Amino acid sequence: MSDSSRILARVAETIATRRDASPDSSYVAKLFSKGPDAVLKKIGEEATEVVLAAKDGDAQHLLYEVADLWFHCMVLLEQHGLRPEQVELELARREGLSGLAEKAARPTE
Ligand SMILES: N=c1c2ncn([C@@H]3O[C@H](COP(=O)(O)OP(=O)(O)OP(=O)(O)O)[C@@H](O)[C@H]3O)c2ncn1[C@@H]1O[C@H](COP(=O)(O)O)[C@@H](O)[C@H]1O
Repeated sequence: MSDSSRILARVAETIATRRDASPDSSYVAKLFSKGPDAVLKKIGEEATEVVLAAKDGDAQHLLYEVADLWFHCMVLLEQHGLRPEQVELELARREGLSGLAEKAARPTE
């Protein structure tokens, strides 16, 4: 089995280095060459595929589609100069804070 430690950080580094590669040799470069909306379109497609995989009940298929979605979200982060570690920090900030309590503490609109 390949080393999965810090995999999000390592894939993000690869995405950053591939960004300006030739679209003929790199999926990441090909996606960036299509412009910013292409990444958003892929995220919409991949999110739909996650929903369909969850409905079909095949756990392996669901894992596969979630990996596709996470990967494309990391391409989006790179597009905006952000890193998966920053998402991890946000999750860490929320750790232990009940979503129900957080919602109740929001200022009323
Ligand atoms: N993790 C991934 C990864 N996950 C999914 N994909 C690609 O995402 C695409 C999604 O598949 P779909 O069937 O939804 O779409 P498609 O029809 O193939 O593609 P579109 O033309 O619709 O965009 C496929 O081409 C997958 O191969 C990925 N491509 C690259 N990576 C990582 O990015 C690195 C750099 O890849 P390259 O830029 O290709 O060198 C790789 O070493 C990997 O670590």
